[in-house]
Amino acid sequence: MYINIALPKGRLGKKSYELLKKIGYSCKELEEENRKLVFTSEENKVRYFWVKPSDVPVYVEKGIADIGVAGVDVLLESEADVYDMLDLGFGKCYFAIAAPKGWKSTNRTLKIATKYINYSRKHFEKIERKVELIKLNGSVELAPIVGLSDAIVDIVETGATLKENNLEIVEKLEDISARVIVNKVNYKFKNETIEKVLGDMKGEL
Ligand SMILES: Nc1ncnc2c1ncn2[C@@H]1O[C@H](COP(=O)(O)OP(=O)(O)OP(=O)(O)O)[C@@H](O)[C@H]1O
Ligand SMILES: O=P(O)(O)OC[C@H]1O[C@H](OP(=O)(O)OP(=O)(O)O)[C@H](O)[C@@H]1O
Repeated sequence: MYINIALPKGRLGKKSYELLKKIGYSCKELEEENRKLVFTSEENKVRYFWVKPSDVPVYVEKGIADIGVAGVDVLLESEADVYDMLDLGFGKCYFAIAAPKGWKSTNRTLKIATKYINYSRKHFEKIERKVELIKLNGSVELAPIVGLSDAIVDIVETGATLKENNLEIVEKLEDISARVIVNKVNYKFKNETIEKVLGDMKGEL
């Protein structure tokens, strides 16, 4: 029986694959530089999907992938109905509200630019703060600099991007790291195989 694994392109993909390779799920064709998106190893009974990080929860929730790797930011934003089974301990960063240095909050409706609309909406509803959310897809720090927004909700790792753009953290929010997520139905039907992968990954952390 094959195990289907959705790996995120970008920061987390390579590290995730190296871990899986260590526990016996190597896949030669995935290691070659190419534009392919599906990689199969007959020998190790594994199929990898090379996925945009924000799409990993979709492939796992719909059961196309048994297992996936996604950051907590992506899980919180996607609200995917999956099992969050293992913290991989890398990809560490955190959500924060940030604004231009010296910015002072006011009672008027704040304009908040972010990639993470669902996450941000839930946060401000929780603290009963009225905001206007502006969806961006990247380089979010630009928004308050050019007057598109008052502040942002974005990921912070080292703080370098904020610092270089004269922004500062107003409030630190959830911690983020890479997580192994599992399809709820497939977890039942492929329990032994999935549990072995999770156990072996955990053993390597
Ligand atoms: N400095 C960082 N910036 C963004 N993501 C980070 C950072 N550090 C760790 N991560 C983690 O890496 C994951 C993937 O980030 P990456 O930059 O590779 O893709 P992305 O551009 O955010 O994905 P997408 O193209 O789907 O928007 C993030 O979801 C987050 O969990
Ligand atoms: O605290 P730092 O170490 O500066 O890292 C945080 C920055 O890294 C990410 O940007 P990325 O380079 O992924 O580009 P993006 O803004 O298009 O997502 C994130 O969106 C922040 O901008």
